[in-house]
Amino acid sequence: MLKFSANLGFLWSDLPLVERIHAAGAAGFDAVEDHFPYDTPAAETRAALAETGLRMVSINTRPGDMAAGDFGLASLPSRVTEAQEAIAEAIEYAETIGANSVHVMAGRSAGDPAEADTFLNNLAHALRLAGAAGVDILIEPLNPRDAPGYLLRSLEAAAGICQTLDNHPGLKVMFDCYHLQITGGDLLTRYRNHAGRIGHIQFASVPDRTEPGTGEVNYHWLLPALQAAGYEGFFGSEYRPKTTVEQGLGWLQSLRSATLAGP
Ligand SMILES: O=C(O)C(=O)[C@@H](O)CO
Ligand SMILES: [Mg+2]
Repeated sequence: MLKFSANLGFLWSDLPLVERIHAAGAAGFDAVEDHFPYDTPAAETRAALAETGLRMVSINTRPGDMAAGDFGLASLPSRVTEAQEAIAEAIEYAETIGANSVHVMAGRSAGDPAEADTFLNNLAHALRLAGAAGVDILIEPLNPRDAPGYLLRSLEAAAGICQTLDNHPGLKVMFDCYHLQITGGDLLTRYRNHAGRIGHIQFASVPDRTEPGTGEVNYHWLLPALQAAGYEGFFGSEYRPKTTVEQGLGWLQSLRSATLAGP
């Protein structure tokens, strides 16, 4: 059986976080994940998770000022203090709610050659804090159509960062099938090439980023194949519903029991 996490950054995004967690529980999800939970006190999030029995798989560091174009801070040489505050805040929040991991958002490149080292230094700093808190650090390559200018654009670059940081066991890559299909595809083989580094898998239809079941990726085949290749975690449903979440949730039961042998 496949296990699914509801991405509360996109699902029920009109509701407060506590209500989103309860909605995910009522809809039959196995876990949740969120982008930016910080408007909700961690104690309230923890209580909602306990009430529903759901686990929070991951949260992101604050992205900075998105209205001004920020999408993460960790590679920006002029904003190291702000980036490290965001990292400390995310790790403390994750520890309080028992989340598995924190996605440290790299940010958009302005072409400054110091960005790569800034990202590495901030990740090393995050790994020191996260180790003490029992939380993993995730990095996520994003496609340039959705996230123009984002520093981390490829799975292979993310794997290179892991190598540079001595394959630290607390540093993992977010394998978002949506972004990785747009930037090269060949999803199963690329998963296998980097299997030991993958901390979490997300998915959505491509190219629309809506419910699975349409589009160019056959998740009824791919998700069981990823599981057969060794992935044991939750599959994060990070898509924008076509109408309401509930109307589009037919995929949950059918994908949960998908097997490599087909229906
Ligand atoms: O956009 C995505 O994909 C995400 O997973 C967010 O966490 C932003 O990086
Ligand atoms: Mg993603």
